[in-house]
Amino acid sequence: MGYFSCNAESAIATCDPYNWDSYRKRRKNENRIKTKTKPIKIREFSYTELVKATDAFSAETFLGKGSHGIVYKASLSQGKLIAAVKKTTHQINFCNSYNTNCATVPPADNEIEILSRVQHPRLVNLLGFCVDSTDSKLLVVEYMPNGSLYDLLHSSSRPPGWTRRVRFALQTAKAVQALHSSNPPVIHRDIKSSNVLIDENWKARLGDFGLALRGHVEDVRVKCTPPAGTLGYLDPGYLVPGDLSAKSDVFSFGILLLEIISGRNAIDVNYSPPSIVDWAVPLIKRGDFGAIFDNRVASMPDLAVIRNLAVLAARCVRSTAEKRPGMAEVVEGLKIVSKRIHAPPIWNHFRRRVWRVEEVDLVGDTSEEVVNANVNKTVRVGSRRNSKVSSVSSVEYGNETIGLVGDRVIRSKSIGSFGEIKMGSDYFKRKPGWVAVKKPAVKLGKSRSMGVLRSPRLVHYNKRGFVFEFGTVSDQVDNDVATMPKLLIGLDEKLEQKMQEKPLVSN
Ligand SMILES: Nc1ncnc2c1ncn2[C@@H]1O[C@H](COP(=O)(O)OP(=O)(O)OP(=O)(O)O)[C@@H](O)[C@H]1O
Repeated sequence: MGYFSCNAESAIATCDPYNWDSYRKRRKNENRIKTKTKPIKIREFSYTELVKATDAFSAETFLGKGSHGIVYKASLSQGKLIAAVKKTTHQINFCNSYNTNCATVPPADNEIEILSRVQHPRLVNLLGFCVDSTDSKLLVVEYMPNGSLYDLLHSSSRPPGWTRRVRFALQTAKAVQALHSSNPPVIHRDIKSSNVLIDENWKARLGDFGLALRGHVEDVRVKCTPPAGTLGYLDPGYLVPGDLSAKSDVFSFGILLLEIISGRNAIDVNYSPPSIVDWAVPLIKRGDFGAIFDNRVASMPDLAVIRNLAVLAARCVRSTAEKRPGMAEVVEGLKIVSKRIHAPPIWNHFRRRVWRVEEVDLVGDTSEEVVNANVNKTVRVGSRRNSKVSSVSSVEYGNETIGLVGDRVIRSKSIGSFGEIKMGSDYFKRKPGWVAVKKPAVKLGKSRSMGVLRSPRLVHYNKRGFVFEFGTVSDQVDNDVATMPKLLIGLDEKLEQKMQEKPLVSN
């Protein structure tokens, strides 16, 4: 990045967050226009074409088996089109639109009916279908070469990092939102990690519409189709057909989000309790977010990311459907998290103030006091250009001034070891249990304003012995920036206290 190799002043100019944002948005829009595909024309394939394309449904082309059928890889149009062919083996009960008697409809017919009307870049779209000699239909859908999210989370030797996980969650949420906002709406009814497939660009796509229902909740078809879904993801309030609403998908999405966060299965007997909701929600209510985060990923995201993801997931799995957020709100919440996780490191801390205010909406249940604390907080720091680290002596938190800047904060000039940063002892007196721990050097860059710094990480051991990292001074070195983590840690400490006083999630 430009700012690593230039001096601090010019670094500010190049990395202006607003320009950075608009630049990114412009690039994104340009790419979107470039990659915007025409609507897919659904084709009817002949059975012989599919037999040839799948080597007569050979073991070599076998992709996987689900509860309703088998999936094969097909090479069509002289190898120009790689697709997945789904052969269904089971029937599903659906209600007929014209009378209230339930009829068995093959999931393929249901998928064709829905996917021929709904197309979206975040869905595994329908390319065509085929009717075999027994009059059953085979589905031809977009091929997803990178497996399923389930495989990535549970069977991969290198589970995805937080940036990728948040991206997958947001992409899936957008897919569900697109379904819910189509007219008439589509309720997927089977959102789960094995139905989230990863495309060639490593983007998540929602697939498997075998159980999906298209129609308004008052429509006969929706109202009388028996409940269905996958155990562990199924909304506990969806017991009779009339209970179905888009909020049932929100529940399943919440389970998926907990699975993404924790890396554990929706139902797992190795945990107590085995249900992911019963296990995670009490921990989230206690503010023990770290206990549910997948510890196979080496570095933890920052506290706000952890908290927002966990609270959002907990809100989605509330037992009362009306209290769950809509998918549009979930998408917005994940966008905030995604922005934060994607921002260039230096801006994470500048943007934090803005985001904190945005987060309030996301958290929803946060008490008014915490909201005020967020809004009222002010930072008094010298200008980046003029002030030296040592000249910044205090920061304000509401009416209160907290934490003196460390006795010695070292500004790096070149690669090397700078010993340890000592934080003002006053600060540490504020809460017993806070300790400074030496961590290995963190390499930031070679420029004047960045460098290699050996710093203490600030960690907090909670009652269960979990080490929660609240910030690291080594994230930034320059004058005013170096004071920020301390301020933020102070805020997080206060927020954590507040959250423990008043649980964020209540059913
Ligand atoms: N479009 C696709 N591209 C590549 N692989 C696919 C595609 N669709 C499905 N698969 C693979 O085939 C397997 C079976 O998929 P399918 O959707 O039939 O079942 P499932 O989602 O695993 O389980 P269930 O039927 O219980 O929902 C999946 O595990 C997936 O890896």
